[in-house]
Amino acid sequence: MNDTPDILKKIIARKTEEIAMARRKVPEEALREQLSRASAPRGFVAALKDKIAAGQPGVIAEIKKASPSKGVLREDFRPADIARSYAQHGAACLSVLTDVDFFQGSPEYLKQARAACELPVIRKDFIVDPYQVFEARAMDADCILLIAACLDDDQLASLNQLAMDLGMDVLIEVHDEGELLRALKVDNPMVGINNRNLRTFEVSLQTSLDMLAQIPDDRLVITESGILQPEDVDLMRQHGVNGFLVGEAFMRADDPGTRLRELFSL
Ligand SMILES: O=P(O)(O)OC[C@@H](O)[C@@H](O)c1c[nH]c2ccccc12
Repeated sequence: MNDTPDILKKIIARKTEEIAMARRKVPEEALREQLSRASAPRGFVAALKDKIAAGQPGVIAEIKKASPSKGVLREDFRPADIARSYAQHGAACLSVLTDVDFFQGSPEYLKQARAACELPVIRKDFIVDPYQVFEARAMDADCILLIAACLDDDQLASLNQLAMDLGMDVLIEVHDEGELLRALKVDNPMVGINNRNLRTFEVSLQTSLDMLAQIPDDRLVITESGILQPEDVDLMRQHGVNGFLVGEAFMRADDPGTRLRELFSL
């Protein structure tokens, strides 16, 4: 935590302000009351496992307008259409960026994408506070992302538990060995290895391969970021990695779902 990368520091500082503002508008008690009106969670881990059990890759297809490292990825940005295209072409799950300031995302995009199809959806954001976990469920998210680099052990365990108590799945994201060992202490079936270094934005698929030996067989491994061509998919599958989180390759394509089918040879 002491050497939190700069962009993460900046994003988390902004999150702290956003959460304070949100709390003033909708106190946590009121937010919790909204949860009874949320739609029942769709099984995120279950959807991935079903695909993989059928011999297919489990693809989490991302809906992301822009990123701090690449700028705007897609001008013609219609989340419901993108969601339908992903669902038609074999995605297991969706990932929707809800961060406004750094990724040009929105909670509205998550709701629109989820309402347009039957797939489970992860809220992709920088979660550091229980308030955001309640928010995620209130916007109908089925899963949340927890980034190990943003959280200490106690936060990781308690936010993970809260999400599970609310019926959601959790993707714990790591980028190095220290974070992986911390993630493995948490009672959670899924771990994501981010191939992108959030400090330098450098991407290396070797990051995933290097950590595999230390992950017990009962964890579902998701390789995240920088999967751009069929060779990248083949490399991961040769090493037994069948879970993928892909954004940029799809966002730059005319039809994101068609690109998904091509990339994964479905
Ligand atoms: O667009 P890419 O390189 O396919 O990567 C997708 C996803 O892994 C990336 O968006 C991501 C991984 N972890 C994150 C944490 C926050 C925001 C974004 C991310």
